[in-house]
Amino acid sequence: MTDRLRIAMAQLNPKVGALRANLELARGALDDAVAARTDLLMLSELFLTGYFPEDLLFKPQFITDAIAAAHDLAAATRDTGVTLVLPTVWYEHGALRNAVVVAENGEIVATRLKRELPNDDVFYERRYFIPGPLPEPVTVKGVPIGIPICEDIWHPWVCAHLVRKGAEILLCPNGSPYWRNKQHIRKDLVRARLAEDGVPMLYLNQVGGQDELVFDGASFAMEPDGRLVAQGKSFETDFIVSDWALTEDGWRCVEGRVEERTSIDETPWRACVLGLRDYVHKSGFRQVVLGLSGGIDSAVVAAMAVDAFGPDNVHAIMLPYRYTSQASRTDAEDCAERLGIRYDVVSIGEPVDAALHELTPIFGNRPLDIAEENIQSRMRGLVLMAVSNKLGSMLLTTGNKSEMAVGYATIYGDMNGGFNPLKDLLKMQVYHLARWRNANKPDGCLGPSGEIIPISIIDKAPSAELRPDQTDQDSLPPYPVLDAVLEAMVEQELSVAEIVAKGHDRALVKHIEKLVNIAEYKRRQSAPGVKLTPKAFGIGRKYPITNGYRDESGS
Ligand SMILES: Nc1ncnc2c1ncn2[C@@H]1O[C@H](COP(=O)(O)OP(=O)(O)OC[C@H]2O[C@@H]([n+]3cccc(C(=O)O)c3)[C@H](O)[C@@H]2O)[C@@H](O)[C@H]1O
Ligand SMILES: Nc1ncnc2c1ncn2[C@@H]1O[C@H](COP(=O)(O)OP(=O)(O)OP(=O)(O)O)[C@@H](O)[C@H]1O
Ligand SMILES: NC(=O)CC[C@H](N)C(=O)O
Repeated sequence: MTDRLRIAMAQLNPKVGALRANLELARGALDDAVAARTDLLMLSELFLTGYFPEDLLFKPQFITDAIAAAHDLAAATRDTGVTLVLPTVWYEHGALRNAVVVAENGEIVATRLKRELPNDDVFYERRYFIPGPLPEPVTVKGVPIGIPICEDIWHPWVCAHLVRKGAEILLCPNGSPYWRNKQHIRKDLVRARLAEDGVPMLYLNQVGGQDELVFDGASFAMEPDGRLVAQGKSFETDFIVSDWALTEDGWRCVEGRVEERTSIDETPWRACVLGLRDYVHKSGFRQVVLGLSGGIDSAVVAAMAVDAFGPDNVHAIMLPYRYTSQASRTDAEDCAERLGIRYDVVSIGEPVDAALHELTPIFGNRPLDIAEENIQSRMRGLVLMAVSNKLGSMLLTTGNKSEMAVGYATIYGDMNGGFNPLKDLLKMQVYHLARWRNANKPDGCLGPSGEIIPISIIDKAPSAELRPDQTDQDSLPPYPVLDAVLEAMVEQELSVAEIVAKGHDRALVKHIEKLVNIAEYKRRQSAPGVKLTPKAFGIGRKYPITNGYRDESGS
């Protein structure tokens, strides 16, 4: 049995379903592991399919191809001296499994199955997989190693069983998506496991955007006393090598790299930028377009897009109508200039007036209302989609979580677009991030530093400018109040009575509840966006569209 181990964690960005491309990424990691003379190379959960392949797992050919790719990769370990820990889909006892195969010198020497299949929130693993039994350790280079897979460590019994059966080190491959505070939650979890079990753990996560989820990487290694001995980068790929020696107290890290962690304000920005970049790139687009109104939401989306793609790949269009103020035009142009992006002005005056004219026989002499207002938004949506079609850029949509909650957006108008980086940010959080980005340039972001969002945009009252002198507050409660109620109602799922007990007016809470319920049909038809909180609209939140429930608590 060896008393030294060099272990590499490949924190990579696989694309779901891209079996051949993911296999090439894995081969590259194997080459790096050989060059770094590592004993063990670990890949993240379901690496070759990417996490999570959803109903691709119902296609028998996909499973056949994924298992063939796993065999190819196992064969590539021949004469490398590297033991590969490869998480993959697998068949065992006639059932589909979320598994790990361990390969050495070209052969598969062991397989282990995931025992705890998460089935809540954004996870549906029991829809596809059958759980394995409590896993036994695997002996690698004479060392008994435990390989719990992701959710397995969220319950005490899997690690406890592995250690009782002799595991001296735990290697945990993950597909663990980011949301607020998740990095701390994971560390506290692992700390608790290690305090119970007394062995070190290497925790590997994948990185990258996958539809609405962002995987933040931030892989780490921890000793039984809770000390962090290795820490990979957040929101970037990384290759984390650590050296371990057998001491009187068990395996301890003798050399590991600890990266500085991202700050609490930086993480949502980085998550939005990475989620946006990967959604657009993995969908085959290189450029994006958006309507730049001179308001805060489109300014922040433009800044995120510049951070994701660089100024040359972002196209902003101002689409004025007669209610568009001179201040909005000046602010939009100023913002585009600060960001260094292409800026065009396309008036919607004539097409809107032409539509209104043609509709006169149908509208008759009914009073002006939301119908005329929405034509402006829909004309902007039409123009922007035309530019997307012609120039091949993806249209970004800009509705924040507060607006998406209460339906304050025009369906088939400003809701047009392929992706929405603000979807899980309440309005006040959008302001906060704008100020934060003006003062900070995060790592891995391609935009300029300094005040890239003009202060006048941050300071002015939000307005849709669909009629003269309109402000959002004509239709909605002040955003600080609306956001506080939404946080309680949507994110914490509190009852009306509980929200009123926090000091909010009952009539207002009931009004917001009604708006939130009614707007479900809009959200179902809305673009995907980055999930940042445990309760994002979209993946993981399943509410009926036709819904007769009304909360009468405390009445
Ligand atoms: N349950 C349901 N299932 C399916 N469809 C349903 C539906 N209920 C209504 N509808 C359809 O939806 C239509 C109503 O929705 P919609 O046409 O969007 O119109 P609506 O929601 O009435 O108005 C849009 C609101 O968003 C505001 N807005 C617009 C643009 C930008 C901003 C901003 O500041 O960001 C704000 C605008 O001031 C207005 O208050 C109905 O006419 C009907 O066709
Ligand atoms: N005059 C305009 N020119 C270009 N795009 C516009 C214009 N007005 C609205 N849009 C687009 O429609 C979206 C919704 O805009 P609107 O101004 O109605 O509401 P908002 O939520 O206050 O957004 P913002 O803060 O960006 O203004 C904007 O983010 C922008 O993408
Ligand atoms: N892939 C998984 O098993 C993930 C589940 C786990 N609760 C997490 O978010 O990390």
